[in-house]
Amino acid sequence: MFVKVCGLSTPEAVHEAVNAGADAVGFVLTASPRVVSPPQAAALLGGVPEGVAAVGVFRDEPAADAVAIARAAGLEWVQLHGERTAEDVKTVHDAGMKLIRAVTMSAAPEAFGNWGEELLLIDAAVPGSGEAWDYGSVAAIPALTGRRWLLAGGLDPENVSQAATAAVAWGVDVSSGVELSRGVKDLDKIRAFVKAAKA
Ligand SMILES: O=C(O)c1ccccc1NCC(=O)[C@H](O)[C@H](O)COP(=O)(O)O
Repeated sequence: MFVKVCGLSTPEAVHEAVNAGADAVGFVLTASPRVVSPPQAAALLGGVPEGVAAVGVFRDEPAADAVAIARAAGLEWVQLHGERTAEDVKTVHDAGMKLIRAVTMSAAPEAFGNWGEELLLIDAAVPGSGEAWDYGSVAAIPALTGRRWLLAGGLDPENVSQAATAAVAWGVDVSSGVELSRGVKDLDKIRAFVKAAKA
């Protein structure tokens, strides 16, 4: 199971996620209680070994702006929330970067199709809200069969196993469920989440 831990803002949290075995870490570069600046993201990137994807997370910004900001931070991946088009996928790829395209669980059926992104992420209505949803509702979407996609929204160390099974997810993504309070990561929960997901 591919595991991404998102909304990291301290070297300690990055270290914990990487040491626990996370496959990807996310730095929020858009308005959020978890926001980091591009220089902060660049500094945190120093704790991310090769082989672990470091992702810049954006919502609603034009893809070209997201790419420029992520590049300034030294990141190779962007995660784009908000209404997106096939042109956005091209913009990211033309810049030589990789894309996680985020959609909500109630998006139109076309949104679940393969637009050429490296990973699709299916999230709650409000990203980073910690809101759980009916994970099993996406299990039977034909477009997801055989795809690399991440389940997100309201996951935590206790529910991740059941949620991933219900959704038939390829991977999982977490932020709120590994926090002590909004924006403050709990190192024990990060460890427990990755362990539970990988089990
Ligand atoms: O974390 C945020 O505040 C945020 C703001 C704007 C766009 C995306 C954001 N986060 C994305 C994520 O952290 C994850 O992809 C996912 O939404 C995590 O959800 P949750 O575990 O429910 O916090």
